[in-house]
Amino acid sequence: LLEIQLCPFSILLKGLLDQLQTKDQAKIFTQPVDISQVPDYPSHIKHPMDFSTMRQRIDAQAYNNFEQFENDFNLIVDNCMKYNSKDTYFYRAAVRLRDQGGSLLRKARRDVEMIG
Ligand SMILES: CCOC(=O)c1ccc2c(c1)NC(=O)[C@@H](C)N2
Repeated sequence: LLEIQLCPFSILLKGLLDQLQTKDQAKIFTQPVDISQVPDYPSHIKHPMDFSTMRQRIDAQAYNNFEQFENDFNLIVDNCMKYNSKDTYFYRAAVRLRDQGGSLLRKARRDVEMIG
């Protein structure tokens, strides 16, 4: 437990983010959706989120608890499943990210609870 106490919360979140990004092989969640490529995106999605923004938030110590980190991850998935129709590659990639990411998040939540 000593190494967990020495290992700040943000280092734990960075490790988790790295693991979650391995589930985005196509790198469609790595950066904000490019408005020049997808001009109508902002009219549909009011709270865009992506992994690079989450990384910035970790560095800014903007996550005060695990819940806030998990909420941003869920935003990535939910935005994608709202904007893209069910028969698209994007939609299916979001479902896979949700499912594969879910087990990583559950394990990380237990580790965070261990910190106390
Ligand atoms: C080269 C064109 O790029 C896109 O159209 C595009 C690129 C990335 C995207 C996306 C669209 N839509 C999305 O919902 C999120 C998941 N990512």
